[in-house]
Amino acid sequence: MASLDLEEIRRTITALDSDLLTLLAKRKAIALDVARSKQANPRPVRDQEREQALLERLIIQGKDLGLDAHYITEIYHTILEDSVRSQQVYLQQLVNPENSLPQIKLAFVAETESLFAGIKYINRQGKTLVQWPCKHFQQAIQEVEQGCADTAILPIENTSAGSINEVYDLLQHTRLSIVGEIVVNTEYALYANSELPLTQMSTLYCTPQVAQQSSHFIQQLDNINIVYTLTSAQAAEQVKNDAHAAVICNIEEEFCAELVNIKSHITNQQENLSRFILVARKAINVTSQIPAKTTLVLATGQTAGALLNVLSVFKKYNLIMTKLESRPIQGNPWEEMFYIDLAANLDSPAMAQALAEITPQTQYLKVLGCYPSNEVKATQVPVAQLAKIHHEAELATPEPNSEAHSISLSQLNQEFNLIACATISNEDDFASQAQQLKNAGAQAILINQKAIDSSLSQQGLWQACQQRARALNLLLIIPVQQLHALNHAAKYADLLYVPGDQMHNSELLEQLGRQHRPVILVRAKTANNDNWLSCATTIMEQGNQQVLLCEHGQYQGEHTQLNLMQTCRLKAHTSLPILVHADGDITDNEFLLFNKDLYSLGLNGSIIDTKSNEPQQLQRLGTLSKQVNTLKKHN
Ligand SMILES: O=C(O)C(=O)C[C@]1(C(=O)O)C=C[C@@H](O)C=C1
Repeated sequence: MASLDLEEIRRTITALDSDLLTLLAKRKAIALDVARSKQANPRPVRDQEREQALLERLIIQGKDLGLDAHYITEIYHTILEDSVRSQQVYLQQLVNPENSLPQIKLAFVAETESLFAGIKYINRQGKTLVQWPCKHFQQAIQEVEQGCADTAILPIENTSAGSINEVYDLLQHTRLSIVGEIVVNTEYALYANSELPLTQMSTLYCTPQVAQQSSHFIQQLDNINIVYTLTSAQAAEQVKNDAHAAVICNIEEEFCAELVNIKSHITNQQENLSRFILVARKAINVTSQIPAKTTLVLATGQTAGALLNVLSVFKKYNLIMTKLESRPIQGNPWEEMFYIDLAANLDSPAMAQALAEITPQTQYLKVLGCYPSNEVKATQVPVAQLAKIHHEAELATPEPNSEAHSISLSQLNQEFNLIACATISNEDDFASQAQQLKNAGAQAILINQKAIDSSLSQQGLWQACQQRARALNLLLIIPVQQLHALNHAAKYADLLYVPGDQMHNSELLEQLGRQHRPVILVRAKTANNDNWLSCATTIMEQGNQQVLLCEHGQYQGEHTQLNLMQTCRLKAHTSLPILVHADGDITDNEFLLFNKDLYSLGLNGSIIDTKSNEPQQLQRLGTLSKQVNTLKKHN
């Protein structure tokens, strides 16, 4: 038996950790060789096919070593992001040799969020930061314009507070160019000098920016005197001398360590993201090997369709607009200046052509800058591919007497497209529907179970369905309503389906988080995006990262409706796959329109209810399936 001496075990862990670090450093150095090779034979830094293959291989290898797929994926997302960012910095340095100074004097408004974002940005560049605190945004810009500082960092938008208008207005008049961007996730918490029940709190100190991003929490507080301070440090100072006072501030502030945390997670949005831009005197070049953004500011005349004409030029050249903001033109009431971010390099032929075409259509046009995009989107292994890996691992170790395991599932499709819903009460129901649904184009089948025939146990029925589904190369999805049925359902299902009325069942969600099966989590009809995402987090916090969200509509009076805006906002806030399930209330036309809009945003699949086993229903499924596939191909 291995030694149980804690000190000895810890020494082994310490040695292993240091080996891991050595290996990580070696990997990072080799990533720079990759960058050099890509410099010699130019090709994009990012290769997502390579990343997906790498993740799949590691997941398979990890399985043999007893390591969880989610664990491996999380770790490698971090490693790959670092590898991509290091390569980007290296290649950017080559195209901007004049920016080789080892330190950057950074102007920032003396509130902590800008400084924290600035530190992160400069660290990523591998440079040292010299702080240049300023009183306001205009001063930060002036300090750079006059050459006292090299670069200024300015907040431009936040997921709950929206755009920072003052910064947009200043951009109109400055000679500086945007040279970079960074997005940071800021978490705020409530602190006091000692334990303080919320009911005994009388004064709350914080900066106006923090208050704006935590407004939902603050609104719930009764009889509180709110005092705004210029900085969070000043707010914390006040709290030290007042036993009934509290402060809301960024959890990364050093002074938090001396205070008592009263309440965490109090921002309006679960992911409280702020985007900052960096401005400098000289515009930079961006290598074509990395994703770039270009920001324009323009004014069109007040004629019908003027903005639309400009936007249609972007569409013509396939230029993706990531942001559109409008601000009044100073001195010209009710006329607007438009700020547009495009996911494109200023030097690309498409941008050059688009700029040439919009110039005559605008009264004013200025390029504010072209800079590397902050985003390094994590490569996901498609859920169906994970299910395949899982099955193949099962095939390698067959259970005795389990015929299902002798069936190969290697033909499985890589991505979900269409899931059909079969209404069954026995195996024969399933067998006949599964074949027809498969013929109609379904890739997966969701059991909608009526009372089952007494000849079979619940488990027996699921097992039979599993065998039938595998024979047809269909994924099997089993709904889970009750906690006690979960383990059996997980044994036979390829995916588990949590109906909307169970979305808030936290005990069930926690158990699902400990399963190794992908979970389709349906939106409860009364739930908003935040409620829904927090339930998905409950599952993921337990380790299971394979969560798919399924839009099933929301109550609108007595009826259920699909809400396109809500789903679009959700898509912008989560990288989880999103499916849409047509509810009984929703017509096929509504469903198709919804799918059409969402496929362009990257919808991951659709579930269609067949309602019954009638031939005309199956025919309907076939038609819908073809229409959905056509929509998907065209986007
Ligand atoms: O193999 C490459 O092309 C690399 O750039 C290396 C690497 C990695 O770190 O493994 C990093 C980025 C690519 O997207 C794929 C893989």
